[in-house]
Amino acid sequence: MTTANKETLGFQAEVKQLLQLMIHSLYSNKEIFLRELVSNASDACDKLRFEAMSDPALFESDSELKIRVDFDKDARTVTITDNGIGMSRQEVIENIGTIARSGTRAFFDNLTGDSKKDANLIGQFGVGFYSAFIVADRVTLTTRRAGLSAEHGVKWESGGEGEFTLENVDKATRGTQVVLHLREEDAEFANDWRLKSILRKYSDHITLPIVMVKSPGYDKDGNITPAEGDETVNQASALWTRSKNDISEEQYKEFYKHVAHDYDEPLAWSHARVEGRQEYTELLYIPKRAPFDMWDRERRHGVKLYVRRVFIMEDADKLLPHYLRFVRGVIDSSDLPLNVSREILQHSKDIDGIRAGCTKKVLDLLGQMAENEADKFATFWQEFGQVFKEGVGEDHANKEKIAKLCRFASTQADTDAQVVSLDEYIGRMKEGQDKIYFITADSFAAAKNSPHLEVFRKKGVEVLLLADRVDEWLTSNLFEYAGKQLVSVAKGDLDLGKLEDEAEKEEQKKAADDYKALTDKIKEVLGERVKEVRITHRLTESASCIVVEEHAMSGHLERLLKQAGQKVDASKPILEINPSHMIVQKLHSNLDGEHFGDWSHILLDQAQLAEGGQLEDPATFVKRLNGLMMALSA
Ligand SMILES: Nc1ncnc2c1ncn2[C@@H]1O[C@H](COP(=O)(O)OP(=O)(O)OP(=O)(O)O)[C@@H](O)[C@H]1O
Repeated sequence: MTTANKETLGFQAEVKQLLQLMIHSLYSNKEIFLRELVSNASDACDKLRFEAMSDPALFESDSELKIRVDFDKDARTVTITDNGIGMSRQEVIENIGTIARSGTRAFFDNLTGDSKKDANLIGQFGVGFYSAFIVADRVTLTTRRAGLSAEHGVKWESGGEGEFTLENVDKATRGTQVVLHLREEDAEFANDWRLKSILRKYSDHITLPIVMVKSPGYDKDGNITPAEGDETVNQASALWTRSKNDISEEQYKEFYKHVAHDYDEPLAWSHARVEGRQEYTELLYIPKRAPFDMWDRERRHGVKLYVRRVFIMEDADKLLPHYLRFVRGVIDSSDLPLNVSREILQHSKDIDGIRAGCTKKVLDLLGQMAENEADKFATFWQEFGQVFKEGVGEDHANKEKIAKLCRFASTQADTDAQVVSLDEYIGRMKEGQDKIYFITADSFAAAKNSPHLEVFRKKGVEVLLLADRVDEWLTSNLFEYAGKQLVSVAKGDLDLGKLEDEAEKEEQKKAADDYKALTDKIKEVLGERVKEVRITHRLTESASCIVVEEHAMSGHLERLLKQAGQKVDASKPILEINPSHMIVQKLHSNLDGEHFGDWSHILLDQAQLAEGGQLEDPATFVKRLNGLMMALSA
């Protein structure tokens, strides 16, 4: 064996931290190291099979992909070997020793220092290769990339402390071998029965055979008789191809952990074989928790595509719409060609059909959950509601279905818990109410305390309180639900329809006439700052509020776009003033008062502040306010 190029490299600081955390927080569930390493081996074989489709030479006359697990009680080692894709020296450096994955930052940012909570986080994060160090104080990984010659083998070794060594070695067979030198207290894992039972528990669904030396038997006198040859420990059949009745809950859950790279159990799943124009099997899961990289454009995991049980690719974008990007699982098509590429996927009618079918399955699954398992649905909404809401704008074909599943906060409970469905809202509508009212704002507090709600509160009409960023997108795409119009309480002429009686309408008309001189004068003072000044019927307590025209951009959306650096052609606001408010009455009775101008500006400024906006000229506002206070106290 030639060795050369031996070098010692340091782990990335974050890896060191991760290793420390893992070793100290996962001691109660040490056996998962085997699941993680077998899972990596299986992924490596999948990758090889895929690459070999366009380059069969990669198989090097050994196309029977499998994983081997061996142990040596005396040497206290456990060895996991695969004949998958392997790694080049550069790949070893990139993959093992650094953490390249997105979401890592978020993981470290989320650490609390409380080891219990952090252990939980590690779980969500997925422990991967480094879990080897839970039971081993030294790990030796030898690997060779398929397609490279024997002398391109690489040996990586580390005690998991702070460094690892790398050297070139000869490796006749392609693939990866990981030798775990067990800690003394973890010697129990170098045991036939123990390893097999862990493999059956966690890795039964792995589609490749996991091979171990046959267990010894006993003769009729009870003496141990050594067995010869190997045996396959797992069932090695693609779980999703089995009939539902043959799969236990446990197996479904374990399979989820494998495909989703999650440590937690799934929230729900849908498993079906679809026949008809397209034939495929889907096994799709809703996770319990949002992955760290849900908002990351470069997130790595999604739904896995198989063609007749051969792994093709993991793709987050083509198999399901973007707003369902949290779904994990597999889709196995019977129709697609094996050599399907990303480019083909892009324009494939088959894929379109599969995508539509799977979307429907997921929405049905969520629908059932909403109906029958309220707690689970609440968990789902908490974790994925914001992403899911994108669907209203993204998936027109299913808009109504998606909207039905959406949950919102409302003035009914007046808390920020998003629990009200549109159906529930409609069920509670007041007599004479024919619209669904909502308000969007920058924060829940701004929505809840908005002056625009005053008349609704007075009349006991429920208003949805929308303060997620995505809500503007949602409401600009959902104009109607179940035949009821969705209306912003901060836009247009407020038409309360039958919620107002004739007397009230008369009164408003009269107030508008009575106060015309006042509104005209304020408009004259404010000039270009406003489009119009008028008498309100939204307010009962506040002096003023701002509204925009029916189809104009809301103040909130305008601020969001500005924050995002976009140039916004803002429309001028309409100032509405409340004729029953003292300030307004005072101004009305003294149109030529000395401070009329200041009061007018302040009515506009405070309305802007109340809806969460920022003043263009806050210093002048403060100056005016102080001036008025001085005048009042004089
Ligand atoms: N047996 C193996 N053969 C080839 N490459 C491997 C093997 N084990 C690990 N790797 C490489 O090392 C990378 C890091 O592995 P690790 O288990 O830490 O994370 P992961 O499997 O990518 O993610 P996760 O564990 O969250 O699912 C893998 O993505 C893969 O590229």
